[in-house]
Amino acid sequence: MNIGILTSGGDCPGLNAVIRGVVRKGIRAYGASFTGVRDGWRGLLEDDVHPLHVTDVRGLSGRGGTILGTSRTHPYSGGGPARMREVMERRGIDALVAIGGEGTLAGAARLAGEGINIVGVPKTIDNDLDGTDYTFGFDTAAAIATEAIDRLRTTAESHHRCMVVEVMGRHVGWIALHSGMAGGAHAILIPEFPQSYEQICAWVTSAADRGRAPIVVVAEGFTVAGEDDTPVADRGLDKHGRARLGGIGEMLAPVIEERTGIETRATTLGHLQRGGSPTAYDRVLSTRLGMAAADAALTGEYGKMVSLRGTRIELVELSAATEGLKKVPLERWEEAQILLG
Ligand SMILES: Nc1ncnc2c1ncn2[C@@H]1O[C@H](COP(=O)(O)OP(=O)(O)OP(=O)(O)O)[C@@H](O)[C@H]1O
Ligand SMILES: O=P(O)(O)OC[C@H]1O[C@](O)(CO)[C@@H](O)[C@@H]1O
Ligand SMILES: [Mg+2]
Repeated sequence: MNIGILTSGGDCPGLNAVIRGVVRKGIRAYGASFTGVRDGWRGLLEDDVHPLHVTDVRGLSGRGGTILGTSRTHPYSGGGPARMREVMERRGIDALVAIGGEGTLAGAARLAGEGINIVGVPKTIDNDLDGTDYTFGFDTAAAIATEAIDRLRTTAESHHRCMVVEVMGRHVGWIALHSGMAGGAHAILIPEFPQSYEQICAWVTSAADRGRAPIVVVAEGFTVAGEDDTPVADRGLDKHGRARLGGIGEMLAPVIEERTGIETRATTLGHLQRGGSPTAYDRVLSTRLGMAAADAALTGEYGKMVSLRGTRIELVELSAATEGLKKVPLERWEEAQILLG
């Protein structure tokens, strides 16, 4: 059997480890062969594919990015499923492993409904996909943000300043919550639970009164309670019309400075959170998901997605990942409250 592999949507640390896991398991356990599809659905629609050998995946578990490239090409553009079927037939591809976020998995679910043999692997640093406990890439992003907080703390302490650190996450606060807890932040601001300027400044002042340099971690999708509830996106739209979130940190810093009298600086971590090598945890999770995807693709479990449940890798319906955003629940937010201020 020949399996096509593609990565689609934004990149994420661990994609290469998934690709390696699929290929290694597929070759060793099933004697399968593989086809690399360039740049997500684009490669399939434009017949931009190539054989993927075991030598191509050597040493990949620790490498960031994706050796296959990625894009946000829509699977129903340029000929859609009919064209994909034609390319798969011509290239002898029997089934696909699609690694991507909610958009890619929604596309994969529709394609599976039309009879294309497809298995999904959930990815995102945002950890906002339902149907899986954690996504690979999230641990790496949270670790990078934590290291940044540690570094910002020493310069903040030297200058008796407040530091605002803006992290990614789109409309959820998982990266902010985890890096904020790990880094000992005095305020953690997440989209799920808007806070007022008064509350934010109270946390900052309380930390400063104890002689600490206040650290505020803010998720890019956070909005201030009582103000405009649309997240700041001062860099406009991307070429697919999606709002490019970001700017809330720069917006908050002068307000905190003015209201508390504490000199305040803002840092936006941006794509640093997505680049480079995955953590050991993400390498293991990615490799396990990749191996399970090989099992699913080679035993005909199409229309399914591999998922982490507790410590086990299980199969769920592809639609499970795309039904809703996995937000930070109230109990996780309440649990963190005692640490703030
Ligand atoms: N319901 C859908 N049906 C088919 N294709 C879709 C659907 N939703 C999104 N897509 C397409 O899937 C591709 C990938 O989606 P998107 O750009 O949102 O990335 P993603 O896989 O969700 O990853 P990210 O976490 O970076 O957003 C895009 O071309 C998008 O147009
Ligand atoms: O790479 P782009 O298109 O700037 O997208 C950035 C977005 O993608 C993510 O990194 C992952 O979904 C978000 O956290 C962020 O809002
Ligand atoms: Mg998406």
